[in-house]
Amino acid sequence: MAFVMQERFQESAEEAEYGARPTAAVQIGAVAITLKGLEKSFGGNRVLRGISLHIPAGQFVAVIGKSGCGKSTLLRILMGLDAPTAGELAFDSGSDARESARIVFQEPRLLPWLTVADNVAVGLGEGVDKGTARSRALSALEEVQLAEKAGEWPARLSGGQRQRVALARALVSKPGVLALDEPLGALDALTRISMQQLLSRVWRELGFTAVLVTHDVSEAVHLADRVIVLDEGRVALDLAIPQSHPRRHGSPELAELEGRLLHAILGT
Ligand SMILES: Nc1ncnc2c1ncn2[C@@H]1O[C@H](COP(=O)(O)OP(=O)(O)OP(=O)(O)O)[C@@H](O)[C@H]1O
Repeated sequence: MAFVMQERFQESAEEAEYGARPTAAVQIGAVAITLKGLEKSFGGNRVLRGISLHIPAGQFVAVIGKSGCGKSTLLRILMGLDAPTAGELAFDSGSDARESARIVFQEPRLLPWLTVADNVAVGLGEGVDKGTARSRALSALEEVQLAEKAGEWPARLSGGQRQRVALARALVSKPGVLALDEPLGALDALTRISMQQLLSRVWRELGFTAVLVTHDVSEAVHLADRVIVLDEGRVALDLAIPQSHPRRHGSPELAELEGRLLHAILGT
């Protein structure tokens, strides 16, 4: 218990600095995404019913909505993990742009037999020489403030640290699009807030296009430029969040936007 507490404190102290960290080495070409009349059915179940959206390069979009409304299905289609039944999906600079998309899931999915640095290097794929892979992995770990754990085994990390490794693995290839499927969903409330700060800083520094699926409306308004509410496979609300970054948790403006989004989801 004492160990866990100490680790938490250490993490909170580090994470309190996230907003103030200098820019890291990686620079990324963000990618715009256009969806036109996107449909997806599983048998007779029409999950997405004509989604049309333009996501400009570098925008941070959050997708929220009731369980089962099609959020993960939309993300899977964006990532090319699933095919739409109808409609169009285009990335602004062609197929290379699509290949530069990466995804972070709720579970970090680290390989237990590889060190932290080697897990991050997995994100580079084949054909990168060992020295380059190592230095790029270290630079991505610096970006998530975990360079000192480079030689550690995943089993010896906290949940928040593992998720930071998963983020570094996604960032190491300099993605133009980063898709995030409930990436903070399994973390405790304090670690979650710290990770939101980290995610916000990394996005501001690296400039990729971010698409975040989350159940947490407060997380959506804290991080995103724009929040899309899905309802029964359609866009029920497309709300701009104009506040500048970094944002303060609990500000009245964000609370008001959060209320509007909750109303759109729950109809109350
Ligand atoms: N591979 C699949 N085969 C059949 N049905 C599927 C498949 N994937 C998703 N579905 C169905 O599509 C609908 C939307 O699922 P999806 O996972 O996209 O929802 P979600 O909004 O992400 O839900 P949650 O918030 O609970 O994660 C659900 O009814 C689900 O059962």
